[in-house]
Amino acid sequence: MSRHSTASQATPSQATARRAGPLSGTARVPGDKSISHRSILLGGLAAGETRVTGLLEGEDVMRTGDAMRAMGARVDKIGDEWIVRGVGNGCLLEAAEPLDFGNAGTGSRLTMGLVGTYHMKTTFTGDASLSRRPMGRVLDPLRLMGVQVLDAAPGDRMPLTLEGPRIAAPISYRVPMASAQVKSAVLLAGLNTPGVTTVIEPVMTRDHTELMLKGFGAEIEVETDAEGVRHIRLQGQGTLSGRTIQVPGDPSSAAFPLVAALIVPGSDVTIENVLMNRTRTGLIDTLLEMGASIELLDRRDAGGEEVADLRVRSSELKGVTVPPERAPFMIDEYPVLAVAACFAEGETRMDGLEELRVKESDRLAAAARGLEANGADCEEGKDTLVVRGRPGGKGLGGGMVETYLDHRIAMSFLVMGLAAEKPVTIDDSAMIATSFPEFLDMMAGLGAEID
Ligand SMILES: O=C(O)C1=C[C@@H](OP(=O)(O)O)[C@@H](O)[C@H](O)C1
Ligand SMILES: C=C(OP(=O)(O)O)C(=O)O
Repeated sequence: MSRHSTASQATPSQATARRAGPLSGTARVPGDKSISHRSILLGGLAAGETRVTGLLEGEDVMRTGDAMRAMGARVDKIGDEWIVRGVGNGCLLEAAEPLDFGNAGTGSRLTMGLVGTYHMKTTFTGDASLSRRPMGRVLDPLRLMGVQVLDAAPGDRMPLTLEGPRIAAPISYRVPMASAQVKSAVLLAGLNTPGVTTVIEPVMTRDHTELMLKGFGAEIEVETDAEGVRHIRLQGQGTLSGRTIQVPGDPSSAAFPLVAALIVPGSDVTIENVLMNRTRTGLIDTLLEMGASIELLDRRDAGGEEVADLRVRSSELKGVTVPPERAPFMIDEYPVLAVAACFAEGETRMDGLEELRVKESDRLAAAARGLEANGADCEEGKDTLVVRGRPGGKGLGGGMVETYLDHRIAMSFLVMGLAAEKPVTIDDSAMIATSFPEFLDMMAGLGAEID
């Protein structure tokens, strides 16, 4: 793992997707991004060796590896395995240089939690997209634990420096927005804090941090009360021990070949080994409601998480209303769902999308602009998106999409171009490497025409 330049600093490379024949074949998507970041972070902290197979080798995760190495962990690829030799809980070293997280919200926010309660200074930087994203959501609970924030850009943005207290104070923190990153940052901060750190989560979000902390031997318990609110309690300063991790395929990456197979007529594609954790399957649930042909084959356990192979055949989709409470279970999949909705009969309404505005781009605006540029009928509200579809893709395409340094906007609109009447061009495909470096090759292997 070596230091590298950010995809956002590379020369923008346009890409165009166009209609060709049906998509067919079997594919594997890279490892889950959320689990990959956490494998490196917890493996780098735990005592002993963590062996990881299936790690996502996207830029975001490589940045997390660089950060953990800068704080004393060893992170090496040997054959197909990543070997992480951790420092032991409580023993991270002060990084000599700023930690550059590139485009990665998850890597930077979780690392702020992990190091915030250490009595040392750590500086966080990122690319233009990451430097626009709000960090106050993580800094606020860290301040309550005694962490000082030095030199933050206006609005609690990066670049910023954290200085931890001599001894951090445990807190009980109710997460004010549905965010697994905020929940995780507080829990990771609790690892180097005496006593019990509690996170109260009114709306459940992806639970990989809780599951993995348990797997590494942390004392953590989760209780769901009568109102459905989750109370997560972590005993600080315990021992974490290295373990073996198999990272399942990322459902947020599988979303792209999946939607492509649904909207390109005659397609029949199988995507193997996709994570089926119920906090991640909102897109599949929604597409099934729209009439999609998706078979979940060979559901099985893979190292503590359920996986399945998805057989997807092109389908006549119908518009649906996606309820706001589903948003945390498919938060990164709305742009590609909006593309699927363009090919469905009738109207698709998506509610509760406020969090889309603070991703790598304002995804609600970016998706709406891209759809409009390609002849789709859509309406953007404060936290809603309505799309009226055109079965068969008639009149769709022909536009240039601005991607705003956002990998998911880039991949979503390339998928649109595979089924639209006219080709779709994106202004920059470089950011795809942050989460799915194999995307263009994998889609070509299924028969897609993207150049
Ligand atoms: O915890 C995680 O691994 C993630 C949480 C989500 O972000 P938020 O916590 O901001 O919703 C998601 O969008 C991101 O891609 C990964
Ligand atoms: C929101 C995303 O990532 P992050 O917050 O880690 O940048 C994403 O991958 O869609």
